[in-house]
Amino acid sequence: MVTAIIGAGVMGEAILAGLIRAGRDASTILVGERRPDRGAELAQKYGVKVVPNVEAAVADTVLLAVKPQDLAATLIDIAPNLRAGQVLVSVAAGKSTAWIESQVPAGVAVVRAMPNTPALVGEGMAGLSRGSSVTDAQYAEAESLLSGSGQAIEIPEYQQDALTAVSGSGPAYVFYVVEAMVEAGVQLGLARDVATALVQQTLYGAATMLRETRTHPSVLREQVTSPGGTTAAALRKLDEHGVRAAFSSAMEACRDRSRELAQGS
Ligand SMILES: NC(=O)C1=CN([C@@H]2O[C@H](COP(=O)(O)OP(=O)(O)OC[C@H]3O[C@@H](n4cnc5c(N)ncnc54)[C@H](OP(=O)(O)O)[C@@H]3O)[C@@H](O)[C@H]2O)C=CC1
Ligand SMILES: O=C(O)[C@@H]1CCC=N1
Repeated sequence: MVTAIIGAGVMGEAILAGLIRAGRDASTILVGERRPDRGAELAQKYGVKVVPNVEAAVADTVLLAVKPQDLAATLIDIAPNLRAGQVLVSVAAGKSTAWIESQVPAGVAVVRAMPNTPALVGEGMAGLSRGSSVTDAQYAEAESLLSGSGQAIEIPEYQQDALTAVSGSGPAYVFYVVEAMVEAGVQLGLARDVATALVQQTLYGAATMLRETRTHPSVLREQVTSPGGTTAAALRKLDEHGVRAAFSSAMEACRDRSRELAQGS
């Protein structure tokens, strides 16, 4: 089975790295990338073959990791080489399986996926949705592209925009919070490298507690919050600044942008 990845930017590389980490033979992976320097970099780093998109399109499974705005042109480019029964996985935000199916030959099995960048370190989270003609075996093939780099779940396609707002874009919110905490630590007088190390390990420890204790986050938060203590003083300020409301509004904007991308650019 040959897999092609078309568009080897941040997400394309994350999925490629996951496949290699999961034990896929590099000789079974083709990369279609329009920037020759980037293609050469990945060929050297992972031992994969870099080919034009039209050649990549004949692989058994084709993963499209170009920007949503580049998807229409890419599909026009590869459609003549696609055939019924092939599996076509798109990770483009917003783009529906129905629209992709309308751009490719009938019978191509289209799967829409929304991964995230922690796939690069084997800790990704991806949501997948089947198009109109995807068998269980074809779905399993699509899932195997993402499960090598973390977890993958199947969700109804109408929930893809919400999933994008939670896990697709989610890592960016976490990194934003990390930046804010490091800056605040520096303002409080800590050296930047010390503040960074403190925040990184605190984040890692808190994420590990969430995963391993399976306890509700509000309970874990209360365990930190001594009555009349330091944490209570900090959390009161977060509430005063409307941080919860800001997350709600930010994630609604993310969902809405995903819906907009479905329509065009
Ligand atoms: N980054 C993320 O966290 C996530 C991204 N996604 C989705 O993944 C997709 C890619 O995003 P991301 O990796 O961030 O974007 P990047 O811009 O990093 O990667 C896209 C890559 O595709 C290349 N490309 C564009 N058109 C073609 C083409 N016709 N043939 C070959 N290569 C092409 C681009 O080249 P060039 O630089 O010349 O444009 C670029 O290298 C998007 O659709 C996005 O919605 C999904 C989940 C998470
Ligand atoms: O920002 C974006 O549009 C992409 C999709 C999800 C994460 N990054």
